[in-house]
Amino acid sequence: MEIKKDKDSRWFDVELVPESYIFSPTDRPQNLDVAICDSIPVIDLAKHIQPIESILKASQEFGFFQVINHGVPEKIMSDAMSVLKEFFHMPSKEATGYVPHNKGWIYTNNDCTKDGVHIWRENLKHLCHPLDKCTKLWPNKPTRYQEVIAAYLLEINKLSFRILEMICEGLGLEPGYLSDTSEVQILSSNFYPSCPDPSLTLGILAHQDTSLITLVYQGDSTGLQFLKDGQWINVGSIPNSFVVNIGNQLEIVSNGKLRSIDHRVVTSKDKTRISIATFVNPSYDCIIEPAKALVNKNEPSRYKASRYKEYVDRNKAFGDYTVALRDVVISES
Ligand SMILES: O=C(O)CCC(=O)C(=O)O
Ligand SMILES: [Fe+2]
Repeated sequence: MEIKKDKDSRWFDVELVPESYIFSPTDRPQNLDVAICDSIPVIDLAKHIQPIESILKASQEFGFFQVINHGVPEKIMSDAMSVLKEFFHMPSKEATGYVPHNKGWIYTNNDCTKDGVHIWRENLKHLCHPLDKCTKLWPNKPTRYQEVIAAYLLEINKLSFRILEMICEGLGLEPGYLSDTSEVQILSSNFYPSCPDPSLTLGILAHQDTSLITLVYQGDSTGLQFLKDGQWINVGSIPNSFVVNIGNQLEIVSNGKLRSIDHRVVTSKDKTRISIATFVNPSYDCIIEPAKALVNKNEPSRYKASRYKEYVDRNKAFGDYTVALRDVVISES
């Protein structure tokens, strides 16, 4: 992996990820009857004898897993959840500091329809890197927002570093190989109101993440589903856990050993959902390609090298993360 960093300008080049997701016939809410079991590997980071093997296996088979006993204090998690709940319940978020051209943060209340399906979600997105420069750009209402979310992100940084190091070791890559490329975090928090007719809506359409990995804290809410063998599988809710999923960039670096999987959010008639997703992304100048150590005569490179910025730009052009991944695929097997 070649890494080109421009220490001074890198952060300011980062733009917010656009709202764009694939929508195919299988995503239609009326196909909800295919979503059946609640099964996702749960990995105990404190007690598990071999967390590295479990993480690798889960990332290969599912592209998704949950971690418990991960070391992030419960209070920091619950404070983050409650400050976001407060944010989403404020009558006018725009009045709290939204400036359209300020790249600090963006709040959207998706009231759009795509292929006849309503998107049923409010979203708050902002940059988190470097943390000390970003914090003051975030919403300042509720007044404790910046302090609480900065504390949360410090913990998420530690946890994502730890998980990436375990993945590195599991893949046989040198320590730090992935953390070198994972310095840019974007926080994307979602509120999905209850919906009078869930058959007409989705919270988020089926998509894959362009990140290396994504860490989601979903409190006690449900609604997140991932695709496995043609079926939508519910991600159950486990108290104080994080849902971790493999993004496109890690699929590429691992030369396809780890999988980036389609996922979506369904809505509920009587339940709301709040989720806090942190995308751990490469910097825009980073060139992402299969790790040399994982490419050989028997296992040739399956993806073309691509600068992360170009990858994201292609995504903008296609309006679709999955197409962007296909664009760099050399071979499917
Ligand atoms: O957990 C959620 O609500 C959806 C998170 C997600 O898939 C995303 O933000 O990309
Ligand atoms: Fe996602």
